[in-house]
Amino acid sequence: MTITPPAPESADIGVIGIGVMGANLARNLARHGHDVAIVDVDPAKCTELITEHGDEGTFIPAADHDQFVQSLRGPRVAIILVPAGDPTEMVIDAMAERMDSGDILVDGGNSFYLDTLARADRLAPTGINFIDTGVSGGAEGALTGPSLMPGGSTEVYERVGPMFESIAARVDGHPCCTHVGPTGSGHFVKMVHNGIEYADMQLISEAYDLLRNAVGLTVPEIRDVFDAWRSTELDSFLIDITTEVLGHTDADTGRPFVDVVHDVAGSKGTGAWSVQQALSLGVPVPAISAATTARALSGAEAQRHSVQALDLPAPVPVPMDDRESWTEAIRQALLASKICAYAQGFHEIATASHEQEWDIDLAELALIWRGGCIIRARFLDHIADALRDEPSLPMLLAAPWFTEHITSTLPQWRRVVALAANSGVATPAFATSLGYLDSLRAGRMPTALIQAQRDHFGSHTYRRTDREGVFHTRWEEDDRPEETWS
Ligand SMILES: NC(=O)C1=CN([C@@H]2O[C@H](COP(=O)(O)OP(=O)(O)OC[C@H]3O[C@@H](n4cnc5c(N)ncnc54)[C@H](OP(=O)(O)O)[C@@H]3O)[C@@H](O)[C@H]2O)C=CC1
Ligand SMILES: O=C(CO)[C@H](O)[C@H](O)COP(=O)(O)O
Repeated sequence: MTITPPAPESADIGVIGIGVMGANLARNLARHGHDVAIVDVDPAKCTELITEHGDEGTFIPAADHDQFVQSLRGPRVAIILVPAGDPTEMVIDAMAERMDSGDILVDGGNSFYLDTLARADRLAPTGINFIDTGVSGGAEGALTGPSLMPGGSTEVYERVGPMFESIAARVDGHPCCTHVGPTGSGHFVKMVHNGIEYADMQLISEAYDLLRNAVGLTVPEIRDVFDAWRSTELDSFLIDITTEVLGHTDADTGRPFVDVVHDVAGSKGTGAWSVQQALSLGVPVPAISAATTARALSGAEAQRHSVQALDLPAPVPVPMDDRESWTEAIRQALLASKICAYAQGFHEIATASHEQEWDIDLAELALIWRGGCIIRARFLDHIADALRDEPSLPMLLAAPWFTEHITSTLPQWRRVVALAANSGVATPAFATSLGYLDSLRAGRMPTALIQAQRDHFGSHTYRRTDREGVFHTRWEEDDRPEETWS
């Protein structure tokens, strides 16, 4: 099918990039009665979409960016869903040449929020409203209802919000879409959403590894364990799909599918950005960091092979006298670690919101993550409740539901981390989450010693516990006199 030039000003909204997300989001918009212009570098993707799904609504294909922009009714609204980085940059440049003042250009991809801020500045003189919108839910979410995280001015949200809310997922009648804050905040929040996603996926993978290689369950038995966990506080999309993956047998080999998948994990950047931004903000996100590092470690194949070749002492397997009790212990460790990961993500967003003056409603964020997105989970209701009760809650773990669950799971959590160490199963996210809790609860951290070391080698100074001021000890002198620097 060749694309004939579309009628001018015939579409309500346009989608640029008809790949996994763009095709499904365009269908979702069309299913909700919006006339949707579509364009892709490969026009065949547009014709294919119409051949297969043209009966779902009105699609207006364009052969190029000129036709696409002309087909949009003014003031125009277009959503970019192409890979972050250069492709997004190229599309923005192409749209900036063709759109007019007052039009709205939405970047729905996983762009880095500092790029978004720079792009908004660049477009400001044109009068084109450039806004960012985190979109989560993968292919299925984009089609049946994603979680949408738009950033931008209130005036622009008033124009696009109703359309976005019409296609978003709904939980208890609440649309999984909210105006997050000014431009940049949408992509920041989506970045941290993905950081939490990395941590949750890593924690689930560690639970699977322990069940298999420490407890000794088979893959079908582990599938049944995950299936049972769906009716506990762990109930979530990621537990659902894990159950499905573990229940899948490879057609070619008859082996569990998980055993034929190469173990180098991919990543497109959002996890690493979450960690980098958290560190820049001075926010500890050890579970997100451990998860991102685990993916990098999986890709360090030469290093992995060289260590595998060493004749290292074997771990001492722990006798598995009571598999049921260990399985329950691992469930509790997973819940506790997951709570820590979410606490870290919310801490990062709260800090950025404060520093950038974004005024993000964290409770609302928890509500819009209950449906549509990859981290949708039953326990987000508890996060929303906690943040509604106390919007400036400094630490999620201090809210009653979370304190109660951390307290009740702690003994088994410690047992599981010890099991992992003794059986040689790597559980970096479980272990670092427990370390996070123990560091937070410690009345005094060993960082006092680090301060003393810093002062010793670099005169970096220290503060004292017993009086105000900034001090330095003259370590090179025998009697170590102390100076007061301020
Ligand atoms: N996949 C997912 O689960 C999710 C992805 N995202 C984000 O959404 C964005 C899109 O992802 P996804 O749909 O998976 O990516 P895909 O690669 O599946 O789709 C991108 C599409 O955009 C096309 N494209 C590239 N450059 C242009 C251009 N200049 N003009 C028009 N079309 C262009 C690509 O064509 P070609 O292939 O020929 O280059 C491709 O068809 C990314 O930023 C991604 O990070 C967000 C949430 C979930
Ligand atoms: O945004 C998403 C889900 O929310 C995308 O699926 C994202 O691409 C996943 O990240 P990565 O490819 O780095 O695992």
